[in-house]
Amino acid sequence: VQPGLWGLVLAAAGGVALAVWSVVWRRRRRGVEPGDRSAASEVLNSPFLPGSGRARQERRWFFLTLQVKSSGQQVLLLGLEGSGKSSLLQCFTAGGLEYDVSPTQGFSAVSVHREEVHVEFLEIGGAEHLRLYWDMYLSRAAVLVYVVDSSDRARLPLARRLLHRLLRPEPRLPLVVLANKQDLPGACSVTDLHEALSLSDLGDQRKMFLIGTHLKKTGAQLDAGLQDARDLILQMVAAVREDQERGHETKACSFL
Ligand SMILES: Nc1nc2c(ncn2[C@@H]2O[C@H](COP(=O)(O)OP(=O)(O)OP(=O)(O)O)[C@@H](O)[C@H]2O)c(=O)[nH]1
Ligand SMILES: [Mg+2]
Repeated sequence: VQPGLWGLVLAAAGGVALAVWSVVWRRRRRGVEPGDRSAASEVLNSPFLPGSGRARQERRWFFLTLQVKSSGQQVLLLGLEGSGKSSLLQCFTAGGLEYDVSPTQGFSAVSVHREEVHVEFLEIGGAEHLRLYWDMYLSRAAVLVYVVDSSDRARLPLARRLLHRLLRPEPRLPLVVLANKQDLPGACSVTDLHEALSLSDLGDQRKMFLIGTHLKKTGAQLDAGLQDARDLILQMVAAVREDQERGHETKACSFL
């Protein structure tokens, strides 16, 4: 796939604290419209997010505004911090790792247009204080991409627990598990990771794929494994969309 076929909008990255803070206060004074994604982005990337009381409520509300007006099909990227979500997003959209990523402080969103499909990749940071927001986006997601650092064996049980808890209320949500960092010494093989994450216990109604990936800093060309992963995700999104359209048609027919 030529990178030229991809349109992308990088909608969130970092944020200069003081500037963001002043924007937050300006918006607080004038009020923020539901669905104002730029506001949510600015706030969530602010390192000034306090963790309790009213401020926490407001933070939750800002997260919620993100849900209201998002268009296209959403692919949710989750996984523990440092597993490689932002790096993968960069590779999927820019075709390679062109710049260093820093830990995601809130969320980061990238829109991809390909042929008729408009897909929005949404990563929520994996740090502990951000994990409580993960499930807020599940019902909106067409596909969940769960990224695991295969070399971080000590935290595989935690990655498994979080994944299982997350998917309990979503028995049909399609899942792609990316066993990332396969290049690192001591990385868990894809087969062992299947076992360690108890993927066979995640329900037989679910479309599920497990793919080994590793990211290289060199070259603008997307690695074949990553290309396969990206194409698979887009195909799954297209399939979900077709199902939804068929569902709408069936509903429309039943009214006739
Ligand atoms: N060796 C190796 N390093 C990787 C790979 N993928 C990502 N990394 C590195 O892992 C580190 C963390 O990557 P991120 O993409 O920031 O991880 P993240 O999941 O987005 O982390 P949070 O935003 O904190 O949730 C970075 O230094 C990446 O360069 C990989 O396949 N192999
Ligand atoms: Mg990140």
